Amino acid sequence: MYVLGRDSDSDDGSGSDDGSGSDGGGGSDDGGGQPGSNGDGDGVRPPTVRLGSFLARDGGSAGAEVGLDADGPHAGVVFGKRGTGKSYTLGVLAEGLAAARGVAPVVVDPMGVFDGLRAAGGRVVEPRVRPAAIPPEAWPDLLGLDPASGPGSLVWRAVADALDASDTAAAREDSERSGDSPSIAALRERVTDADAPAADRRAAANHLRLAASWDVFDADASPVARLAGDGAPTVLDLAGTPEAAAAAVVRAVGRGLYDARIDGDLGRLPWLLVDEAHTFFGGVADPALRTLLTRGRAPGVSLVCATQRPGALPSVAVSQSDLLVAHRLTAERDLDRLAEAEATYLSGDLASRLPTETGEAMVVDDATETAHTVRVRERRTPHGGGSPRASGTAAATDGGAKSEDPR
Ligand SMILES: Nc1ncnc2c1ncn2[C@@H]1O[C@H](COP(=O)(O)OP(=O)(O)OP(=O)(O)O)[C@@H](O)[C@H]1O
Repeated sequence: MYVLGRDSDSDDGSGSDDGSGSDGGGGSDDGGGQPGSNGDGDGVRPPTVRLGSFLARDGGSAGAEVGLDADGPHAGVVFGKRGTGKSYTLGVLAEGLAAARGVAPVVVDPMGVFDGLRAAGGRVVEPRVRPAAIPPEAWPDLLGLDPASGPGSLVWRAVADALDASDTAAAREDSERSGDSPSIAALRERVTDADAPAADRRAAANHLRLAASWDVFDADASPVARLAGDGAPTVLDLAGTPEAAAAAVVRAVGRGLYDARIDGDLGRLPWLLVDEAHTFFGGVADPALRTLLTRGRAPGVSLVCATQRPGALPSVAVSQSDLLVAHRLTAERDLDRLAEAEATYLSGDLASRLPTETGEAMVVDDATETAHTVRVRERRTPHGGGSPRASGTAAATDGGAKSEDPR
């Protein structure tokens, strides 16, 4: 097996381009059953996620198997137009990571398409995070308030004061309460009792009431590290969750996984897989995602961002990624973002090199500084995505009246 993201002097790398005529001989399957995860010469193979197979240059035949290194942390992007297989590919990664030792996939699922991962031992949760996970200065933006406005600054101050108070309480009791978080109700009380104009207090309280209605904040929520504690895939079901609330969850989870690794509270290497990632950059989740992109690998946190709008991602998402998976793209702005990677490894007209079939992708591997065309393997667990087709409905298959034009 050819292993993306792993230096060619590691055990599995065949080093071939496009896989034609190469089999590499690694043969590992998603890392399942491979003991250990260090690959440092103790005789065990490092965990590998099977991604698919090379698409040979003749366009039809399948080449050697291709995997992704799961022994070390990575940053990756998965690009593609709607319906080209991005979520499916993310699911393939999650399945593989679920079977690999020493890692834990956490999937951000804004469209509710990953619940099939239950069949891989996964759990689907409606995430709850502590209000304290969002720093005071981010609250006005989270609530749609101008930080310079009366209500915006009031909320900012209320959160800062509440965090100070809980820090003081924790210090006084010298207990394990440093994770204490104010509840949204407590924050509302603070703004209601504040020494501020009545209109500002009312507006701030109303916005906090709205945040409470999102049902994502809970002062007693479990520490984020628990999501990745046992290695089973965790799917954060954000379908139907308002964008701001989903962003708060992504910020809290992204930062929480990072901090847990820094603090030594998480033994496994977490992988945060973010679908529809363009919706999380530029807002409340942005700083946490950028931290993972630029500094996540040092403590061992991986981030993979999938999007149909690469042009809406910041350049740093591409420049910091060591793995780029590109399904079909056509919009110029999106191809431009891809061209930032092209400068290093690819030559010629990028658009013409992108595969056209669903499930096929061009993969740019930073570790070996090569680009390959790959057919992503089929999922073992059900995939919930795909555009609904009228022809696939019961009404179309039961010989119903609409099979012919009645006129
Ligand atoms: N590697 C693959 N092997 C087999 N079928 C695939 C593969 N990739 C995608 N498909 C099929 O294509 C459909 C669309 O894929 P997917 O839902 O991943 O698209 P998407 O790019 O995420 O689209 P959207 O942007 O609408 O979410 C899937 O439901 C599946 O049937």
